[in-house]
Amino acid sequence: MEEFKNQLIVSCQALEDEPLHSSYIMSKMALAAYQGGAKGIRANSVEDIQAIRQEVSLPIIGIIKKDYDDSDIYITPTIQEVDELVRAGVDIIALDATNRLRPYHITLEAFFKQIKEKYPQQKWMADCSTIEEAIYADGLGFDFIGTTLVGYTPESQHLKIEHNDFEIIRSILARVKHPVIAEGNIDTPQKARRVLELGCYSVVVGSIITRPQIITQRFVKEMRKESEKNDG
Ligand SMILES: CC(=O)N[C@H](C=O)[C@@H](O)[C@H](O)[C@H](O)COP(=O)(O)O
Repeated sequence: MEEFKNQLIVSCQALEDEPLHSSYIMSKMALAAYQGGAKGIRANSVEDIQAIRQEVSLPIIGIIKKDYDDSDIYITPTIQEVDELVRAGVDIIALDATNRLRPYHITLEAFFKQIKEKYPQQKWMADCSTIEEAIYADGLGFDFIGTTLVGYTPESQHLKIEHNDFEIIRSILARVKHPVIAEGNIDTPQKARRVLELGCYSVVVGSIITRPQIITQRFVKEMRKESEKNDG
């Protein structure tokens, strides 16, 4: 996995309710990322992963987002999604590593033991939302610790990744032994560079590269401040 070190990984994802939902479009997003110099792709679903493989030969962090009735966990929640990703052949499988119960009331510890025993060669990334979760996932033996879910769980709702010069990332880096991948709201080149400087292994950037509706929204929001000023 040395290929990832200090490099940009672009997340190419569009869910069913998004305008770019299409494996073909995601494969072209991946090609664009490759042409721009990205050294890895993060992708959701077997269909997208297969389409992306046709376009680029970059390493892939694979996930399957799926909702279950009895759990708030939706990033690679059960063994079924892990089986599918292993069959699809991704370099790293990322999964929710928050302290919430998984579907069928399985704990992270039990789940991780199960998947590691079943697939001892596979590399795993922990999508965490707090420092405590990162430390826990590190102890369980995840290969990469990610900040993917910072701000997206009840425990982390108040946290912003860049707050106080990436305090949460600095705390995680000081406490874990596995490489840390900065992911989630890293939305400028300067932030991506800063987290590398702090010691992150690599950076996953998504929406600000691959979700045009979000990019548009940011322009509109900023410009609205000016029109409101003039109106006021
Ligand atoms: C919270 C969640 O479900 N995050 C997802 C995880 O795979 C993706 O929707 C994000 O785009 C990805 O993590 C990259 O983050 P950002 O788009 O902020 O650069």
